[in-house]
Amino acid sequence: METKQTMISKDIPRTPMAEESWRLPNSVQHLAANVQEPPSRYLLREQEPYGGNLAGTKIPEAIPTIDLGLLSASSDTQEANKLRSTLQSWGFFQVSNHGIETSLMDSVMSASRDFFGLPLEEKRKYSNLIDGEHFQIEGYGNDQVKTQDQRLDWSDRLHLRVEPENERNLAHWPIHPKSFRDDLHEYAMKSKRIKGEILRAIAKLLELDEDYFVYQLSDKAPAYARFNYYPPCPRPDLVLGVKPHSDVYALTVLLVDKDVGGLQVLRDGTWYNVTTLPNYTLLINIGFTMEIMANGIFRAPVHRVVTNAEKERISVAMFYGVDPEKEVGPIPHVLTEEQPARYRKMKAKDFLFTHYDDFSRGARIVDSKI
Ligand SMILES: O=C(O)CCC(=O)C(=O)O
Ligand SMILES: [Fe+2]
Repeated sequence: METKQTMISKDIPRTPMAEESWRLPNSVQHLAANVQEPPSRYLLREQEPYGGNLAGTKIPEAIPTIDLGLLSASSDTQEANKLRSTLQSWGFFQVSNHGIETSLMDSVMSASRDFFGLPLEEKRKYSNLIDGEHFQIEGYGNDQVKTQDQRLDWSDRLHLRVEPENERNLAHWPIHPKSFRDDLHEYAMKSKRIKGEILRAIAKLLELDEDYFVYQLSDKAPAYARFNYYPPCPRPDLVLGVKPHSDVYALTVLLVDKDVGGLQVLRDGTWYNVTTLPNYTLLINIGFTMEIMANGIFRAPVHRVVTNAEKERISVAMFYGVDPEKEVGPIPHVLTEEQPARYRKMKAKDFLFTHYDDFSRGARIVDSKI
């Protein structure tokens, strides 16, 4: 049997000029159009943590839907209880009555589709590699490739900072299709309102001041939009679109494709398929930053995306974080003698750095604490 090393080395050009070319990932979309078999760098390895059951298990119940109008009405405890129980079980919930019109979700999705449909040279104008080699967080491309044996995800993405608004770097914002910037701006404004409502509801569940998290996530707090593009993959049984992870920021608002599934959530060691619905759906989940602040009372769900042999898939995630200079740690108010701090404090930016490093290695998925 071939070893991991020999399998990998077949794909790597050996000329001295190209010695470091493994650092430069492909556009998976364009790779997909040109290969019959995914290169070995994309294949799941044996013994990979949380690597099994790519087909997933049918989810035994619908992901709960929370009515945002009811949730923010102070007299309603039913939606708040639903929120508490879903944050302690699936970790994902859908929202209804959220104020984003179907037509806007439609426009954001089709602007994303149009962007990924542009020729590669056009998309590379927004590349996340400066001078074609130095990785930066914003732009079009893939994850940073840190090591030669890093397993790569079968997806491309466009990652844009949307907040604080005055720190947007429009050079990364596509000018084609023409509606892209306006659609994203409008969507970001409305998504921000959803974020506010959910943060208030979570604060109330933790018996904090209603605006506690809104305050933590204001001013210099970053928000990123991440457009994920998953091309059809000839080996959905061996390749993941996004490896298992929990989101790192405090809160995620995820707009998912209505036709193509792929998102799976891990619960008690089983991967469940999140079912697609006939309409666009907004899914919400918390990330590590919130898990830490809540001292683990609410957990950031571990999820991954599987690929599809026939269809492309798109999702748009909005990630809401805290000011990178702020310390993130369990909120003193939620600590008790029985529930002492389970996480230590760390500057948000140091935590992010550690997290991305672990993510690229496919490590730190569930159990370790910062
Ligand atoms: O594509 C999806 O459904 C999920 C994407 C995701 O998990 C992410 O961007 O963090
Ligand atoms: Fe995610």
